[in-house]
Amino acid sequence: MVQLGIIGGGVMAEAILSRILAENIYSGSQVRVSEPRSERRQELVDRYGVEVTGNNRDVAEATEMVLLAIKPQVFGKIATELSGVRLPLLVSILAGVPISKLEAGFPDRGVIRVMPNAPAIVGAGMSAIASGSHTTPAQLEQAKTLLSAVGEVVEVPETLMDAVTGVSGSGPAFVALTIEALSDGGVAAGLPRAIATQLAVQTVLGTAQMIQETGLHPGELKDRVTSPGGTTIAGVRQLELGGLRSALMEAVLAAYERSQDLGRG
Ligand SMILES: NC(=O)C1=CN([C@@H]2O[C@H](COP(=O)(O)OP(=O)(O)OC[C@H]3O[C@@H](n4cnc5c(N)ncnc54)[C@H](OP(=O)(O)O)[C@@H]3O)[C@@H](O)[C@H]2O)C=CC1
Ligand SMILES: O=C(O)[C@@H]1CCC=N1
Repeated sequence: MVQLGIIGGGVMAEAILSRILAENIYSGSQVRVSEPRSERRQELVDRYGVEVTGNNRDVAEATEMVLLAIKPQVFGKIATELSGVRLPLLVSILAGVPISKLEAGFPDRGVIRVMPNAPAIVGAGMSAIASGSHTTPAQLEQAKTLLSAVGEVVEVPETLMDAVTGVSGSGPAFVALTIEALSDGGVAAGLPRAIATQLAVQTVLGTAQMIQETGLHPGELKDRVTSPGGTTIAGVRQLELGGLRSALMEAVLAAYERSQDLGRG
């Protein structure tokens, strides 16, 4: 019997799907994915043994939950296509689209808005979750269990969801650019690319782990690394000249504002 339905078999749907199967939250035969492209449907069958369909209404037969993983821009089309369908529980990962719009599309249904992120694919994701007005505590727990399979989960008021999108939703791209730039710097200084990337990746991973495990303030960690008159403070000076911190803050704010725009669209 199909328990989980997924509408849209793209990048983020696959990230979540791969983990929930790996964690045995559902088996392939309990999941049905709707996806317009037949080659993509076949890929999902070959990789995960899930059921697939080209008809979004087939997914509504799922008994526990339907995960909405299409682009925010096609939400209106999907809501029209599914009008009158009684979904068990709608969990939306759409950037920007507010609960009010989801509930208008699926009246009287349990609705949960989530902002996951790309590292979900390796079980190191960060998801923020907000409940709709008809969601039961059991449905919220059900969604949290699913998302716990892909990483950490935090519950936030819906008003903070666009800000969450700016930090953790879009953040993996900002961090990936940072890693690429660190590696480029290493190559500029004479390192082979593979070694430069290995150093950059492990440095970002180790620094994040250190802050997470020790609870150290990031500024305090920076102070510990900067020896007086040493190498690090010379680099920090360049970062301040280049406006790194301001650039990152503006990137988060731009993503936050874009998320707000998508919700209005
Ligand atoms: N990527 C990320 O890191 C994150 C994404 N999100 C959110 O996840 C959602 C999906 O993003 P992402 O996975 O990146 O995008 P993708 O484009 O990879 O996935 C969207 C999928 O929806 C399919 N699709 C298009 N039209 C329809 C339709 N009418 N019915 C059913 N399926 C359809 C697309 O099919 P086709 O094969 O034709 O393109 C595609 O497979 C977005 O709303 C985004 O805001 C949230 C957090 C992080
Ligand atoms: O770029 C986007 O719109 C989506 C939402 C968060 C990450 N990717």
